[in-house]
Amino acid sequence: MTHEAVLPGRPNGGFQALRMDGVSRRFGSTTALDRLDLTIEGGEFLALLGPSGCGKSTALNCLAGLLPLTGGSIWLDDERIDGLPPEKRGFGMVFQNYALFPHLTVRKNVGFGLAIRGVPKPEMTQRVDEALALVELADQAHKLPGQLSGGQQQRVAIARAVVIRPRLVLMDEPLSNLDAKLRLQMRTEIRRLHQSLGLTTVYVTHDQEEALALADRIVVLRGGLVEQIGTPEQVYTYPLNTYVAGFMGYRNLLELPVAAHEGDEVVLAEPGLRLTGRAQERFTGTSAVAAIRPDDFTVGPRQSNTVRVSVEVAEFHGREMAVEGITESGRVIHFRVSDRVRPGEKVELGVPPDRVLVFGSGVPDGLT
Ligand SMILES: Nc1ncnc2c1ncn2[C@@H]1O[C@H](COP(=O)(O)OP(=O)(O)OP(=O)(O)O)[C@@H](O)[C@H]1O
Repeated sequence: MTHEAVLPGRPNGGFQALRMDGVSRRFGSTTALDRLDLTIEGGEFLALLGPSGCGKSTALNCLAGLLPLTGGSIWLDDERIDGLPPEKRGFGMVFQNYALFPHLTVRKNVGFGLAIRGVPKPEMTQRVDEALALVELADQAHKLPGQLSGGQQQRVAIARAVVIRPRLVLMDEPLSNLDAKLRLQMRTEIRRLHQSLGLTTVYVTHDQEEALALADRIVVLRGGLVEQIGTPEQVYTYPLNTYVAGFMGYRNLLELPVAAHEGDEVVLAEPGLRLTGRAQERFTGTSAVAAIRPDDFTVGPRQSNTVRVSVEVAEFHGREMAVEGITESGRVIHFRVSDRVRPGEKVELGVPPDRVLVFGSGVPDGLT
């Protein structure tokens, strides 16, 4: 695709901040969003991250005007917008299933938003041409969506969203129907367009890697509530609890007996395993949860930290092996090694104490 901004756009959406103020949405007895407070700065790329059912799409649909709120308000600087219909908000939307009109050509799909806004024909032709060039689909303009590949259809959807020069672009899992290679390619294109057009983007995903790669700030949601908001570095390095840690790739969430605890230093131990880590919160219990990323383990004992495992499964991942091992007490440990290891092999692992995050609370369901 071309890398230049050919659409004039409105840098930073032309606003300072979009604010969700105590936004709630209930469906019967289900609370999908519970008094969500969130500020999106003009020009920012914000990712809403969480598992299925955490309220991400509901939040996006409330912003878009596709779902009325059951509580709270939405503000674009000083203008209250939650009463406005979707077309009056000036937002572009890109959905997971593309939502293209199957009976309209690519050109008509892209021009649709301009036509309903009454943009004169010559200007419309020019803006559609620019948008199609931006996503490198000028030569496909006469085709119907059904004659395009998944990636091409998603590019039409993106062109259709940006052609109206939106104040905000809302994207709901736009890459999940694409194969792995195309997903990476389109991910880069989405970030590039965001930067070059000076867009403000809210992006919904359940994929932590996508959120980390794309966003300026990540909002981790759970059950309609915010668990943590921060830059990718903050959320990745300092998750606030085991739920966020589990989401950020701390695949080892080990609930272990506390052997010693002084200040923020905690020693957790059981047969075959001794871990010194840093308490991330105050706690007094006799057990605690150590959160460790597979890639923070090293082969060979390290300082006071040792984990002895027997290799169960080793997957080849190019430069590294992703390994699942088991301790003598039957605990599963996920780690990565650069050398080839085989099932049944005994391996001694170490991990730096500052990469062992210790939480007092339990391991959330479904995260181990
Ligand atoms: N139209 C609806 N009617 C009833 N309940 C709904 C409706 N839409 C969403 N919900 C419920 O609200 C909660 C949040 O749903 P939402 O679609 O926002 O989650 P999500 O995080 O986007 O999940 P997914 O990734 O699966 O789309 C869920 O419990 C869901 O079952």
